[in-house]
Amino acid sequence: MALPTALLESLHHVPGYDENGFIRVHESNLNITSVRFNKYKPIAGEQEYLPLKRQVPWNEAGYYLAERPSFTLDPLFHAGAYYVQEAGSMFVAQALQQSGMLDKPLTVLDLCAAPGGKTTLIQNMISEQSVLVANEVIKTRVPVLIENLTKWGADNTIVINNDPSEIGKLQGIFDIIVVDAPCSGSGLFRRDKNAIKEWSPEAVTLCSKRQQRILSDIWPALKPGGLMIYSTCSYSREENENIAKFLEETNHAEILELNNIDKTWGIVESPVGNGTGYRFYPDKVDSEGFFLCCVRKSDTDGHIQYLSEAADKTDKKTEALAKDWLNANTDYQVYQNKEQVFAMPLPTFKLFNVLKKHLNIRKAGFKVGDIAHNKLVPDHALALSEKYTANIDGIELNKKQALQYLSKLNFDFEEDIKDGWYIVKYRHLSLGFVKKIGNRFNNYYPKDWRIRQSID
Ligand SMILES: C[S@@+](CC[C@H](N)C(=O)[O-])C[C@H]1O[C@@H](n2cnc3c(N)ncnc32)[C@H](O)[C@@H]1O
Repeated sequence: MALPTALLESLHHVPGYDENGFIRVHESNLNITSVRFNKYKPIAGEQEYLPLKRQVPWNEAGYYLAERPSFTLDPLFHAGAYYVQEAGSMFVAQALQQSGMLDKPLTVLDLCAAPGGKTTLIQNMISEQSVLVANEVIKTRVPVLIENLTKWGADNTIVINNDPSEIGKLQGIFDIIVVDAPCSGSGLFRRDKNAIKEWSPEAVTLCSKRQQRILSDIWPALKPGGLMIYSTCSYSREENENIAKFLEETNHAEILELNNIDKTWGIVESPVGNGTGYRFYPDKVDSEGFFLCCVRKSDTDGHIQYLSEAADKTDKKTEALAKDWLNANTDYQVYQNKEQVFAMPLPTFKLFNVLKKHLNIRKAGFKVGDIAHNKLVPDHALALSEKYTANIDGIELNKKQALQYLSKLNFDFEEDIKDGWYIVKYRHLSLGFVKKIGNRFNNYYPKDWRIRQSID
């Protein structure tokens, strides 16, 4: 399908745009696949596990693959060992690394988070004492965000479902806000021909206005001196450099420049104000289209301190039940909501107590389980929170058994073991719970997440 003429014409004076190269690369239908590994779930023998081709130069956890395997039929994909992500999106890592803020405990907001690509990246980069709030305004997109964060084992995250204007009422609360804005999507044209059909100059104008509104709404929530990382998968100036200019003009934001961006990487530097925007064109770099820029909020804007609010007390009996399941060498706080029991690191718990008075919380930390008849029935999220599961017995499965488990089928297991709960694993990474009763295993894999395609 031909690229829209109106788009090509609009890009003529945009830095780095080369019409012939741009058209040629879109005609090539080249399929580039890249993944980013989860540092908390290292794969034994990672190098030979996936067909790795080379490292993504701007993110050491990212790799290009020589071919696209069936991720659905890889148990470690379901275990949260890696996330399939465009290489350009992984550039967020450079912005975070160069912020000079990562060694401090931070409060970070990922404002437009679903399905969770940037959230999982940020979670791997901030310290364990930091808290990451992942927001998705569209209700139907929240479950996939929760699913991906649960698999990632992200215990220091809080998922919310709010309009940016509601979050913006919490003034000066976040050290870093990432806005991966909804956009006209031209950066996806090579991969997704439908995106071409949906594109129009009017859509660009509409998106640009929406981006300005989102940023104006959320700006008050950024701390003085805080960092905003803004990105889109559009090539249009109206959604990129013009938006950075808008922030500079309306909020006196300082547009930043990143250091040591190697010229051989092929990323185009586009001057904006006193800073730089970073453009990814698929004819210059192995990625789909992407734009990113960083802005800093002036340090003199008033500062509002959020005091930690009184937390609800968790029942002592519930705490004791949870303790039986959770690794004693980990610091955590237990939270109870009716029969449901959650755990999370202390800083996450403190922020949760502030946010729950103002926002629509969909997940905080991870669910340990449900209380039923004075016992705790463990939740799938506990199995995937590897850091906490040292006290729970594990069973190592082979690939066939692992895929049967993930499809919610019965699987054959020859060894004689005592009755009770087990975490089933593949290559030492957790897949979920089973309960052995007599000569059968009850499979507790979540029904909605099961593999639906044939595994033979
Ligand atoms: C580019 S996608 C985000 C992709 C995600 N950051 C990732 O890396 O996986 C943009 C997101 O913004 C959300 N969105 C749409 N309208 C919005 C609005 N008015 N305010 C905030 N977010 C919005 C969309 O639902 C979508 O999930």
